Amino acid sequence: MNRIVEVVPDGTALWVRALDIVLTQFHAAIAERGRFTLALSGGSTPKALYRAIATQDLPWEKLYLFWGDERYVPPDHPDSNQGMTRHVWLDQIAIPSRNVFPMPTLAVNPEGDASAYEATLQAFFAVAPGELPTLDLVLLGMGEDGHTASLFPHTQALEVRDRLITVGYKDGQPRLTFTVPLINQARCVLFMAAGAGKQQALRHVFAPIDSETDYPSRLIQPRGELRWLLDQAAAQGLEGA
Ligand SMILES: O=C1O[C@H](COP(=O)(O)O)[C@@H](O)[C@H](O)[C@H]1O
Repeated sequence: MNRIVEVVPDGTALWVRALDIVLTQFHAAIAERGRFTLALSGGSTPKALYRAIATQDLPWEKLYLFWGDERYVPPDHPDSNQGMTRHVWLDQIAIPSRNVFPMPTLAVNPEGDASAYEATLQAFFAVAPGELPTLDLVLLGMGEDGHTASLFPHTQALEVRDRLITVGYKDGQPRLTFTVPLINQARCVLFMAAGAGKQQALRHVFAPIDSETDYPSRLIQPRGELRWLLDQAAAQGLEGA
């Protein structure tokens, strides 16, 4: 695994650099494969990046969007990762609706919806059950507890190796999430983390030896490139950062 860590001064520099990385990957993927497959993170950190991508003049029909995790709420709920993305990015651009693959969260059956989204990925990437699709870029964030996507500390979702999508639980509430093997199959994984609140978890995630069940972001070791983009506040006290 090839880990690249970049530390930038602040939140603005974070989205500026992230935009640069995403655009580089976008153009490289289109040049090599004719399309760009991107999995999105939610939460607060990527919002400014999504706003910035929306201002770009890009061949949107070549972009295929997935979500790495989703809260189990309708898209118009304030907690919805899809809703946030549509509001700041997708509603501003002319992307064909067939290119956008939100996680289904309208039924009352998270397990069934996880299977349905897995089938969506298998069909899109034309992979058989048991095979792993390769996304060009998976964007991830990290919570203050070290979780990433909806892979929370000490939950069963961390152990799932035979599925693409599973149900992760936060405080007893279900969410849909990419599994560790699916994330690790990506050509590139980009973590963005900002703010002093992330310092402690980052020290554990970057330590040579530590617990993956305490700090699930440690499980992310893609076969492709692993990038961490941190602001100064998050990186404070990190060995070598
Ligand atoms: O709950 C979530 O949290 C993480 C981190 O979010 P942030 O607000 O600290 O940026 C996020 O990556 C994940 O997609 C989201 O569902």
